Amino acid sequence: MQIGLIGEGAIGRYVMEQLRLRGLRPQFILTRSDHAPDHSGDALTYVRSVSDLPSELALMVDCAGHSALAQHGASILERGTDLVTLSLGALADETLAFELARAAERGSARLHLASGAIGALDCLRAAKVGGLDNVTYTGRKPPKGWKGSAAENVLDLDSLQEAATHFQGNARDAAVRYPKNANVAAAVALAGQGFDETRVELIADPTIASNIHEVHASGAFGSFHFRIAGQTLPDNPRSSALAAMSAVAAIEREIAAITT
Ligand SMILES: NC(=O)C1=CN([C@@H]2O[C@H](COP(=O)(O)OP(=O)(O)OC[C@H]3O[C@@H](n4cnc5c(N)ncnc54)[C@H](O)[C@@H]3O)[C@@H](O)[C@H]2O)C=CC1
Ligand SMILES: O=C([O-])CC(=O)C(=O)O
Repeated sequence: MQIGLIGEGAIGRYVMEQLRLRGLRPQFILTRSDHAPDHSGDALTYVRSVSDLPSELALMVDCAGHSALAQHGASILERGTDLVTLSLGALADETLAFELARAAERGSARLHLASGAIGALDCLRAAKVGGLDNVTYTGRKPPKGWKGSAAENVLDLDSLQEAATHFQGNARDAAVRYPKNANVAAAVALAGQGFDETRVELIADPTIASNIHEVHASGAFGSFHFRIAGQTLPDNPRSSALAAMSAVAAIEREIAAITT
């Protein structure tokens, strides 16, 4: 299968390596126009616009963030190429979500939302059928995991001695204000009660060493609590390794004859 990636940051590099180990090396990387490839001698082709992608490309994988999905998503789908994305928070923008859905319809392609750094989304999706009463998501990261985010407007991350909440609100506001940190909030919202009903709390905690994500949900099905303590990627303390793993799992799912 012809696979292309968008972005070669911490997640993109992890995905590339895992695909190489599986004999599924991506053939193309869509980079920012100001970005010089740093794999000199590498056989990959670097392309700078969707129109440069070969027509036989079957799957693109967005590992680059909200702006990349907004910039390239609709044209990829409209040309008939399926797209896996980790930039779920971008869908909090209703206009973008509508444009992506319309492009997918026009191109007979699909936008697949990778599960990212969280689990239990299957449970939420099923529970939604019977009706959900309450869904809350709490995201807790060490202070360095919030560097470069809106948390810095509220907290002095370098001198934090105890856990401190820097956001409380709904998943839509969280996703818009924290594009690199609240894609999990968006994943929970999209699987369950939606962006406006899902309650979110984001916490910087100097006493932890992993990214801890928790979901509490209740409804006609009963109730559940899910908690994960995710290791971060070595070259980005914001991003959980599981998020990168979930992109590879989504690609494997695209290829498999039988999917779980
Ligand atoms: N769904 C989830 O659970 C998670 C989602 N993410 C999302 O994944 C994104 C990437 O994460 P990392 O790899 O850790 O970040 P990173 O900062 O290490 O890498 C991002 C890469 O994307 C490139 N890029 C940015 N905009 C681009 C564009 N328009 N076109 C092409 N390339 C572009 C950058 O140059 C950089 O190389 C995050 O910004 C976040 O939105 C991250 C963690 C979890
Ligand atoms: O990787 C994580 O732990 C979560 C994250 O950054 C996001 O939700 O965008």
